[in-house]
Amino acid sequence: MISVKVPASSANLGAGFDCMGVALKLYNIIEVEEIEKGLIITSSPDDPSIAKDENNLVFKAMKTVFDEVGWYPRGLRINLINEIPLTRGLGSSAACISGGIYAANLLSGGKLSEEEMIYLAAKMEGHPDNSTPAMIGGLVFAVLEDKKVNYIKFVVPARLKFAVFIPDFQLSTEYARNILPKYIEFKDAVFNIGRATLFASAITTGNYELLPAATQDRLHQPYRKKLIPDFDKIVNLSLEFGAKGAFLSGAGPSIIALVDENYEIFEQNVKNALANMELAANWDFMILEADNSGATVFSVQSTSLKR
Ligand SMILES: Nc1ncnc2c1ncn2[C@@H]1O[C@H](COP(=O)(O)OP(=O)(O)OP(=O)(O)O)[C@@H](O)[C@H]1O
Ligand SMILES: N[C@@H](CCO)C(=O)O
Repeated sequence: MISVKVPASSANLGAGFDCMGVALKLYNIIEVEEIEKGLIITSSPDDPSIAKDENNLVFKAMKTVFDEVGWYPRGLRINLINEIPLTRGLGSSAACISGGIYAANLLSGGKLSEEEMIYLAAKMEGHPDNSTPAMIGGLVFAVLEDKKVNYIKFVVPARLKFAVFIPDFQLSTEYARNILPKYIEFKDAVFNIGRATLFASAITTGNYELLPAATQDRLHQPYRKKLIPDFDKIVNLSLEFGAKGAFLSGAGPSIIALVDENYEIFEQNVKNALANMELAANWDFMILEADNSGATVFSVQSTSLKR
């Protein structure tokens, strides 16, 4: 049995639509084992959207590796332990894809390089900003090309915290992508290019005072916030209590706020505000650090199957 731990991820980070994302210390565990025959899939907590047959996303990701390397298990047991909430903009699907590819590569003899695994995952997900940090950790600047992903990984210091607001409703990435306009005004494109560039520079040089300006966006949030009734309330209270920017986590509906070292005061203020504004019942709130490792194997038990 091979056990792989894979982190959640938050993509876009404001202006960096489809090209920036960070891994977070919230994990799924994927356990895989070759068996005599068949496909056995279990998951906890279970969810009606998690398929238990060849439509399962982790299995589909694993099969892309088996097809790539030309090796197939006789049978496969997959057990999923899910901490990452589904359909909340925290990279649940990307964790399945990157974790499944990572686990399948281990099971099939490690023939794929990290670069090949990063590309396979981004191609399957359709954009690299969740799957790449899920695979390698850190805060990643990434572009999906024809045959590879061009990326830079930045190791995030522990002083930068990520306040995560998770609502009690789902918003699928597919739907949240379909509502975006096909065309935008030139000035809005220029607006985002500037903020994304400023974000990359501010985060890598530690100039966090620039982050509130650098996390503004005109490409996706103006359209998606209409689907999240409390979006402005959450963003405004975060900024009021000193967050260095607050924005949609990926395609939403979760919201992320960047917090510097005074996070305990921030955390207490936010908890009080959520209660006073009667939002606490509908919004889970936690403060996470960035994960800088990505998908990792944390146990390998020899299989009973003799080849
Ligand atoms: N932990 C999981 N185990 C198995 N399948 C999953 C899991 N998470 C997601 N999936 C599959 O991926 C599909 C899309 O999942 P989900 O809606 O969570 O992803 P998303 O909307 O693309 O991204 P995010 O999770 O970041 O919101 C689900 O319908 C489900 O089939
Ligand atoms: N860049 C993607 C991230 C999805 O998590 C989007 O915003 O649709």
